[in-house]
Amino acid sequence: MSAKAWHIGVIGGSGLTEGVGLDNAQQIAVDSPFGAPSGPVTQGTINGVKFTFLARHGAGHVIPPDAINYRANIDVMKRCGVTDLVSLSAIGSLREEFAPGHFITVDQLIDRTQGREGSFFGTGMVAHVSLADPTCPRLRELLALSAHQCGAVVHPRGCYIAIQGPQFSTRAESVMYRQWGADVIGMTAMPEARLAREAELPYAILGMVTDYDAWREEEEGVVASEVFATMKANGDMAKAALRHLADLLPPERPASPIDTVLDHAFATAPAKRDPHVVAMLDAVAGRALRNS
Ligand SMILES: CSC[C@H]1O[C@H](OP(=O)(O)O)[C@H](O)[C@@H]1O
Ligand SMILES: Nc1ncnc2[nH]cnc12
Repeated sequence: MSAKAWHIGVIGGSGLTEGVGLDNAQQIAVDSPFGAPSGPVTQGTINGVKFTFLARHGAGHVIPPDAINYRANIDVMKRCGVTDLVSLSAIGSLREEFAPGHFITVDQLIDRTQGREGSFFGTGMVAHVSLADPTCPRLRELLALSAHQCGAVVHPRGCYIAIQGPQFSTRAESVMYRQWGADVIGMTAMPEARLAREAELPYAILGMVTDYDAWREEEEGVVASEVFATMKANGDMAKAALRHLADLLPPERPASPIDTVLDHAFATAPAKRDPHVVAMLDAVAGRALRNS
């Protein structure tokens, strides 16, 4: 496959609903067959690199984690021509060494969410992609380097457990998640990461530690207003890391194995595919469907 230009999608989480400061920014409403995304996207450039931004919880943070239309959000990113997707997320820490104010580029995920639409595929068009490594190492390393060079304390790896929310965890859950091997906790990376993989989008999470969750007995539980205050204090660093990412990208984007994961994923025989389902997959899977 020949190299193409980078187009970085950014899904901004808590405390980052107002964008990341793109040059020549333009707001565009993009429709999706999967329903309404969290809002219009903002497109612009940084250092000549194209960026598309979407506020995960909508303008003014009106959509809770369990009501986000993750499918529409990822579909819209794909429809815009995004090649690589960055999630900016507020996260709780399950480890002493990941202190509030620190950043982490997550590599692994555990899914404890329930009842969220977790796949673009289904009856009439079945597909199975590997999620063994749910985040993209190349994008993760670039993001970690970028945040580090901007002066952030960055942990290059960690396992994120996605809980259903909207309540924060009990102390017993928090202790159990530590025993499971989770390092940080949030409410949104799943099914976002699953869907990004199905859409052949390399995905990486730049998490900003906002609190110590509930496992430390000497501390009060999590207070949302404190999470937002920490985010406010660190939001500029996240934006700086994104801007600097544009400087670190090589001029051409080498192909990633994630660009073509659907080539080996389809289970349904071509003659048995439901044309209505296939039509909805035009952006997410059009490339692979045309070749299969
Ligand atoms: C305001 S704290 C809880 C909220 O923050 C995180 O959101 P995001 O991942 O979009 O930054 C967490 O997942 C919860 O949705
Ligand atoms: N402790 C926590 N649990 C879940 N989501 C979070 N987002 C920020 N802090 C969090």
